[in-house]
Amino acid sequence: SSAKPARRKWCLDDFEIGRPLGKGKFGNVFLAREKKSKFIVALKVLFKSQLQKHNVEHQLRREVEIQSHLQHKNILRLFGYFHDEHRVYLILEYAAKGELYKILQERSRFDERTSADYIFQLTNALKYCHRKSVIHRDIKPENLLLGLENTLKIADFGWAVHAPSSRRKTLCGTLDYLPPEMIRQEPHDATVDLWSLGVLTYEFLFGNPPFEAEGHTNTYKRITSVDLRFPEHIPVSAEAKDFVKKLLRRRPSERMSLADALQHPWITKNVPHSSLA
Ligand SMILES: CC(=O)NC[C@@H]1CCN(c2c(Cl)cnc3[nH]c(-c4cn(C)nc4C)nc23)C1
Repeated sequence: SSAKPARRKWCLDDFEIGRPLGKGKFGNVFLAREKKSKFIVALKVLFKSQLQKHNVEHQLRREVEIQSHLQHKNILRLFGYFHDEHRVYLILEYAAKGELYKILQERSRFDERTSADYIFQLTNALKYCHRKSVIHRDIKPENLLLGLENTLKIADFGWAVHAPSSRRKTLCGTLDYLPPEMIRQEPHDATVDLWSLGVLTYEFLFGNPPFEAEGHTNTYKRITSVDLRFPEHIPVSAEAKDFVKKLLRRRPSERMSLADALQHPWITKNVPHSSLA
């Protein structure tokens, strides 16, 4: 029949477990191989006790629901999931070149062509998400992985929702990537991802996020006043600065759209055949 193959029931015994790849928030991620097909995956193991303790079961259900329906080369695939008495297992695409934030740390910053190539790929992924009214809301280097041929993969849809939305969960971790409207807990829409795209572009080019400051209060003040400065000592083109300035606008409606970002000179000049996409 033409119906989609029924999602098969997976269990731990279907996989050979390999080395640990790293730590997610509520559990560890292991290299794994499905025994019959020999297909390599990343198996994310989450402890039910941890999920209950932090009351994030609903967030995980939403993450699985959203990520399993998104199919795009720049979005890490979620192939399926299963659970046993104590753990939940997510069967994820394996990104062969690992975590982008570690590469950024090692190299302290990326050159303009590399930055533009990653931002071009990310823009395409966000365009795909927004077309399906999914907003990611947590775009930052820690949530980006690299596949073969420097293919960028957005991972961790733990904060993704269907737009528009008003956040209820308390924010934890860095404020650096959040737009003013989310910090102020105001209703927000897909334009929050445009702001984060601007923050990420700045961090790729300069090596740290634009509104970094000591402590939440100072970061908060710099974000809400859009206190954007470009270090003189790092040679960055006028087009790159223009690209960032057009995304880091306090008023969401004034932020450059993803379609305009793809046509921006900084992208078309630095990403070969980007205009063919
Ligand atoms: C967004 C997120 O969940 N990040 C934390 C998890 C750590 C490993 N996770 C991986 C996930 Cl979820 C998928 N693929 C990966 N590939 C690697 C990796 C590859 N190399 C050479 N080194 C590493 C490390 N890691 C992963 C993600």
